Amino acid sequence: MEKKYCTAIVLAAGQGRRMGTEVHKQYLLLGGRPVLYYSLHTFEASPLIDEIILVTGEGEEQYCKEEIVEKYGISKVKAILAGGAERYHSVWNGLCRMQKDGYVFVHDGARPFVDKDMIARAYEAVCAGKACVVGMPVKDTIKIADENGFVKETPKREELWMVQTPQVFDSELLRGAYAMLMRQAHIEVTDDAMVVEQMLNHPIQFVYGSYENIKITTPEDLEVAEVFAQKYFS
Ligand SMILES: Nc1ccn([C@@H]2O[C@H](COP(=O)(O)OP(=O)(O)OP(=O)(O)O)[C@@H](O)[C@H]2O)c(=O)n1
Ligand SMILES: C[C@](O)(CO)[C@H](O)COP(=O)(O)O
Repeated sequence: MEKKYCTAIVLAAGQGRRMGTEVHKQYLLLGGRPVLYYSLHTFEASPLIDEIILVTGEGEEQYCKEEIVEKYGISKVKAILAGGAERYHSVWNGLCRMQKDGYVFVHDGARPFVDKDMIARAYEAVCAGKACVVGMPVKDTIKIADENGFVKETPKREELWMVQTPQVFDSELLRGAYAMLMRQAHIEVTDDAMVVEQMLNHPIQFVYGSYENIKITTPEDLEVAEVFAQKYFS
């Protein structure tokens, strides 16, 4: 089967409010390199990825170009552009900048430990069904709370997954779903799969990610990530 053109949209336009550092979390250093460096490096090294679009905060484009993309030789980055107020705005900006259709890997720049094997698993799944998300089965028991902070329900753990990125789609399918979303007045989505679920009801396959593919969200995540980063260079 002929290989499809693959674009990675790497998102780095967030404000990192839950991290609360002056420097946005995607630029904090891990093992001496910016958090954002790691996923860019992995997409660069993957033979499946043809092009990277980097979506940053407004005014951060030059910093990313000089201090990350050029400094570390990430040559597949073909565009660096500003994102928007919410994650879905940033994804939409990236989708509108794509040069060529094929498959699109949407990835959080705040998830440094995506690896080449999960990229390959996701590629295989998207070839088969046009839509997949990387994730892992939950390890804890998850409960649903009511509005008063009491336990309402305990869903079956075997059915629960923590959803990660990359989330990978046929690019025309994802752009179509996002175009529908952007026409709506009230939007509440936290990942790309939700857009495809809600707008198109298209089936989305789970693909195993890894328990190391964490999103750096709050300060203790950085401490854990520091340990993983040491392995990365060993
Ligand atoms: N308007 C936004 C919001 C988020 N992101 C990116 O989406 C990913 C996941 O978002 P999250 O962890 O929520 O990052 P922040 O929005 O930065 O964090 P917070 O919600 O704590 O402010 C991150 O790589 C972030 O940079 C983005 O590109 N544009
Ligand atoms: C896309 C995501 O990383 C999947 O877990 C997550 O939904 C991003 O959500 P956030 O609200 O931006 O942290």
